[in-house]
Amino acid sequence: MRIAGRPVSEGVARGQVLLSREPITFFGGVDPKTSEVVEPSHPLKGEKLAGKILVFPHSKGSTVGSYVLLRMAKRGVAPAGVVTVRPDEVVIIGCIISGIPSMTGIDEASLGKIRPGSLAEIRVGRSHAELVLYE
Ligand SMILES: C/C(=C\C(=O)O)CCOP(=O)(O)O
Repeated sequence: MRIAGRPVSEGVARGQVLLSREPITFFGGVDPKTSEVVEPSHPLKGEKLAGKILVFPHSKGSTVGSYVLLRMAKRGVAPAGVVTVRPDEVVIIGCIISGIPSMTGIDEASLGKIRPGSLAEIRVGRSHAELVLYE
């Protein structure tokens, strides 16, 4: 299955899908040292973002979230790729400064078609972006 979107940060990455139907708070909600989701009652609590193709609607919370993405990247525990439904500045800036391939604008209904844990590849160029799901 291929899901089209809009480019945020160029690059190609492959990994397991980590899917959230809920927004993610990076500052305070994700441990930048380990990439673990620590926000109480978040559906991904206890999951680590490291190396995953992270798919979620959009972020929420502080603008400092961009630097949480950068801190994870500097420690080598950032998501391999980031895919969102709605563009937001925290994710856009965070992925650009961290060099994380990222796309946005996927159809919200697509979230229901993605199997969590499936292998996926994100391919983002200057003018195209797609998420390819292998399973
Ligand atoms: C720059 C900020 C905090 C800091 O330096 O630690 C303020 C961030 O403002 P938000 O309203 O949380 O985006």
